[in-house]
Amino acid sequence: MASDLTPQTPSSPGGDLLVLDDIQAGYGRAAMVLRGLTIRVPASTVVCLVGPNGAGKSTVLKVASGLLKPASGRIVVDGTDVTGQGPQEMLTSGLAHVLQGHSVFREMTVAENVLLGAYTMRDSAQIKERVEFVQNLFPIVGERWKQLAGLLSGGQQKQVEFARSLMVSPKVVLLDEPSMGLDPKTTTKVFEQIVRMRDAGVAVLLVEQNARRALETADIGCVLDLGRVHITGPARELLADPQLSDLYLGGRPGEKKSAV
Ligand SMILES: Nc1ncnc2c1ncn2[C@@H]1O[C@H](COP(=O)(O)OP(=O)(O)OP(=O)(O)O)[C@@H](O)[C@H]1O
Repeated sequence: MASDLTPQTPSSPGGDLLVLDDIQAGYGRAAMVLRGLTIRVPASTVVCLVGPNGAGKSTVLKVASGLLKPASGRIVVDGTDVTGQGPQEMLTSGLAHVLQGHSVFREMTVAENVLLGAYTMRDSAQIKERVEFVQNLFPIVGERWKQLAGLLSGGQQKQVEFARSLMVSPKVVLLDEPSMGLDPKTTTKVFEQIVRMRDAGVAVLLVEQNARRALETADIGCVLDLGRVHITGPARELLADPQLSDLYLGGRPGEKKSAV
């Protein structure tokens, strides 16, 4: 299968902003969800995790952001071992997690929502500089700055969430199902914003139900199965691989399934 794709191997040369190395993690006494998982997120890259429901994609993000401590394995951010850190420390280390679903506070203004992302920052000049950065990256955030966030469309609210996550100048943003609940046109726009984030120098680790769409946007794809990275490679190559397409992406576009 996918002979032109490289199997995941631990430890690689520098340039990776996030490395999850040989992670075992699970919930309570239940069997481990992640069983020796290794993922690398290089700088200026969108890495997308795909895989069946329950494969552990969201669990990977929870481990990376410190919401779930791994039973074993290492988490390395830009060369520094941060294994065992909690969510607050992980944020300080450069990992920002945009959770699944909508986390905008509808009764607060766009400004208040975005500035929540700066609650650990004390330097007002730095906050001002970050506000300018996110308003530049997501113009709608600046245009609707003083309005209630609940008045924005779903895609605009997602940009507010992205902007909030970028206030602390993260090295890697962890995005869990950013297209959830959005129509296809809005989803396209949200994926365009993800590319803008990458082009602005933020690496992205993305989990998406809409695997084909996400791989069209991502630079690198990782297929999770049975708690490990089953295969990884350039996202375009994963998309073009017929077997992977049939197994994980619902078949190839425009192709009829043959009778079995
Ligand atoms: N808080 C939790 N407590 C106990 N088990 C959990 C918890 N969260 C997830 N799990 C279990 O961990 C496994 C992996 O879940 P996870 O949400 O990471 O998968 P996923 O690949 O993101 O799934 P989906 O594509 O359906 O969102 C599942 O079996 C799930 O039931």
